[in-house]
Amino acid sequence: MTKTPSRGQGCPFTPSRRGVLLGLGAGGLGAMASVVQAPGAQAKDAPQVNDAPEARAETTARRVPYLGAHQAGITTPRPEAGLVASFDVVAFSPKDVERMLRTLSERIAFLTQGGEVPERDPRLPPADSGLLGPVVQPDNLTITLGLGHSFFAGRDWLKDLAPAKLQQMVEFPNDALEPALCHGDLSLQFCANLPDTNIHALRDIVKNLSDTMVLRWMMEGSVPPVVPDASGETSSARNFLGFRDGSANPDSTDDAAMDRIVWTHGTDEPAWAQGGSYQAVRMIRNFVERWDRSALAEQEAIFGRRKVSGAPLDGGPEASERDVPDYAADPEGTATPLDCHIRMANPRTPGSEKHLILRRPFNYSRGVSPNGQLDQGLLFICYQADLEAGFITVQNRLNGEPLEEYLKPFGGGYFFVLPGVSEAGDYLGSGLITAARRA
Ligand SMILES: C=CC1=C(C)c2cc3[nH]c(cc4nc(cc5[nH]c(cc1n2)c(C)c5CCC(=O)O)C(CCC(=O)O)=C4C)c(C)c3C=C
Ligand SMILES: [Fe+2]
Repeated sequence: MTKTPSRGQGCPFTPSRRGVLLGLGAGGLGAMASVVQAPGAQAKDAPQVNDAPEARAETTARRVPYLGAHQAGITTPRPEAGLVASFDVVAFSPKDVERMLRTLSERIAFLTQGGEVPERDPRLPPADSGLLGPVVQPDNLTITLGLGHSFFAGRDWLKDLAPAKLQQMVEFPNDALEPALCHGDLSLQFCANLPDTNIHALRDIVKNLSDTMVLRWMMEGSVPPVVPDASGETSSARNFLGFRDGSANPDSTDDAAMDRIVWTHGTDEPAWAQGGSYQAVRMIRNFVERWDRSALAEQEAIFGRRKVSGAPLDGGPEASERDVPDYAADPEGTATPLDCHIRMANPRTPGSEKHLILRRPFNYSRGVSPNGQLDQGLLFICYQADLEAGFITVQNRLNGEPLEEYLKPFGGGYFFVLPGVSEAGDYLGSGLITAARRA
């Protein structure tokens, strides 16, 4: 007697059962899908629920060079997925710190350039988490390494070599900093096409450096891709307040501008630090429910730009986000309010170019706050040659801006991004370690 499988026992759609249901013999199965379909059944080639979303080989193979005078991930175009992680470092001697930096550099080189995962004796844990399969694709990954004030302060042999402007982040008037989400000895910024590429890289580093680096906090974010317009021009991506973010950012392809604005230079910095950059990270919550209930005119007056086009408020109907506001022609703030975000951040007066910064933010969304509100905002990241002239001055100018009613910064820190690795075999921070050994 043939037993009919009850619900949950056996699979009711194995090929033989399907064939029987459709009244076809075993030989008729090949033609089945294209000829007859059971009600609710799908064509053989139709996408299935468990088909993986399709990746584009050309995109996952994209590689950002690891070697260079500066680390990647600063002037590099932002891909969709970002992650910043901060660590406490438990290596204290020059020898242990050098070992940590060498291992970290090796992992960063491998993860960003890609390659085959080595096979190991199956009695051992695998060499890799396997999240990306047996061949790690670069997927545009960059990993940018920075050191915090506490890293230098916690090691006597490094105290005289600390970058001149590096300091611990202090609370600004509108901040509500959560200690567990602030500061750290070492920061890693991961940026890639896919969030899984960042997670894979973070897991690799956490595993391979578990003896020296302890995770302190992390935050993930994203940038929405933008469809180019008919002429091939792309506009800036929107943040979670619905405004284009990045319109007035300095041109990151202009090397001379980047040398002035982003890369450390000058005699007040130690020689080993030339070519690095100061990184300011801020986790800033947006009160999106309140924002979504505020008038469009108020939103635009708060930022000083049009919501749809991103154009400055003093432009005509055809103005675009690339137009530059003329504050000298509007001294009373009739068109562009004196207290709007862009005018306070950059008053465009003689001398204000000394305070330019390169912004590289990601939107974040991390669920629901304890009082039932959306926990969304900006993982604000910016780079500058001088932390005081850059982020700290701009943030002090922004203190008390009307936008504060919709914002609450709650975490982050300041880090010094090490200069790049120029030749294979060298490692990130080698200049610092050599200088420390010479001193
Ligand atoms: C201290 C630096 C800054 C913080 C923190 C900051 C937070 C923040 N910004 C937006 C949205 C926008 N910012 C825009 C411009 C802009 N912002 C800063 C600095 C900080 N922003 C600068 C220097 C500028 C450029 C000013 C200029 O030169 O004109 C804009 C306008 C478009 C653009 O240029 O990007 C938007 C929109 C949010 C939502 C936010 C915190 C959550
Ligand atoms: Fe801003």
